[in-house]
Amino acid sequence: MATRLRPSSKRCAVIGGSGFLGRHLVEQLIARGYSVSVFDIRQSYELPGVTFHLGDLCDKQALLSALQGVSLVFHCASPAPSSDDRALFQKVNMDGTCTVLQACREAGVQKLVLTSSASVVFEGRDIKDGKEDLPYAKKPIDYYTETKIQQEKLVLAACDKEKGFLTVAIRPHGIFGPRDPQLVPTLVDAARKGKMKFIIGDGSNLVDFTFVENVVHGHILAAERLRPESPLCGQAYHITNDEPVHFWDFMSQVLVGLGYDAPRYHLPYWLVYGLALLLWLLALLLRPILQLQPTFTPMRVALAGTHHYYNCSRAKEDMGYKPLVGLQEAITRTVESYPHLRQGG
Ligand SMILES: NC(=O)C1=CN([C@@H]2O[C@H](COP(=O)(O)OP(=O)(O)OC[C@H]3O[C@@H](n4cnc5c(N)ncnc54)[C@H](O)[C@@H]3O)[C@@H](O)[C@H]2O)C=CC1
Ligand SMILES: CC(C)CCC[C@@H](C)[C@H]1CC[C@H]2C3=C(CC[C@]12C)[C@@]1(C)CCC(=O)C[C@@H]1CC3
Repeated sequence: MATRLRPSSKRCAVIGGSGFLGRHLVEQLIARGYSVSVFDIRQSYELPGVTFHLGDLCDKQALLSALQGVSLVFHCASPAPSSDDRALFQKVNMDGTCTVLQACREAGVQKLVLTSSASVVFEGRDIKDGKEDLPYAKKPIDYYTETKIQQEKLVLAACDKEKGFLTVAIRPHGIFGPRDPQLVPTLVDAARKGKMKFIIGDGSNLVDFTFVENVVHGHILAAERLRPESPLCGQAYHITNDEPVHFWDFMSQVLVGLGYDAPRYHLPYWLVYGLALLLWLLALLLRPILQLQPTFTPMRVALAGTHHYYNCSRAKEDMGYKPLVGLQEAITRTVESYPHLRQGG
């Protein structure tokens, strides 16, 4: 029979630790004296104190060997939202999360912190100062959101004080910062193709963008405050910068900071949304013969043209959360971290 190592409270695993958020989380955990096992399908860096375990989170045996002696697990792996691959999202975010839960229980893990998303309540309509008690989206806009909802439900329902297995979900929104492979690169790619001349809607919509270091801070606070007697057990928490910003001001600041023109001309929201929907359908029909990846997906257009900002007072009250880096400093540091994406660079 395989022997089970005694879990140590400073030994943790980060599933998805090779990704954008995962790597920032790993770096901060190491700085705080944790020893870290990264479990991911790829290895993207090396760091003293970090052990890499390559594998798919749908494979329980592979997970079990990475979780030996681990008391705390962060689950921040997901296929990229832009992949639009329903089967993959279901396999990784839903079936894979069931496997993660099973492996955690079998390995004697005591705490699981899931990276969920504030989008689990977003249906493409305005959300202003949304609290955690908003219902899950009944008609999620994309497969990513659909499976993030199921994933969060699974993880929160697994919280079991009697069995000594505690879970909590962090719901960040619009994570950005150095090394982000999504927001800034997509924006710059669109600008280089001449697609960032237009503002979708009247430009007055307020949105949360959250600096990656604040998201990491929220995760570590949640892990450290998650105890049987704490209110965190089985709960979800919004983690934001607590400074909603006009979506198009944020985009313009990043673009101008990198030497591109800010968008200037307005287009009606419903026109662009309708076109994005048509394009998405066309891409779906042509998929067997042609791989189309439209820049303006219905989800992106909805995010760009509606209010969606969230209240994070539950995290402030229950875990003492406060953003560590303000929005302006965060934008400056992010822009400076992408010299290769500058205009002409
Ligand atoms: N980027 C954002 O704005 C937001 C992200 N989130 C959530 O944060 C988490 C991290 O996102 P990012 O760091 O932005 O994404 P990312 O794509 O940079 O990182 C995800 C990591 O998961 C790994 N992964 C994917 N499938 C896997 C599998 N089957 N087995 C093992 N590892 C696998 C990838 O290799 C990658 O390293 C995700 O759960 C995402 O849903 C939530 C809100 C906003
Ligand atoms: C082409 C432009 C209209 C938009 C370019 C920027 C976008 C790529 C990003 C703006 C808001 C971002 C966002 C996400 C991904 C990148 C953006 C669409 C998420 C969907 C990532 C995963 C989540 O859980 C929610 C995020 C909301 C904001």
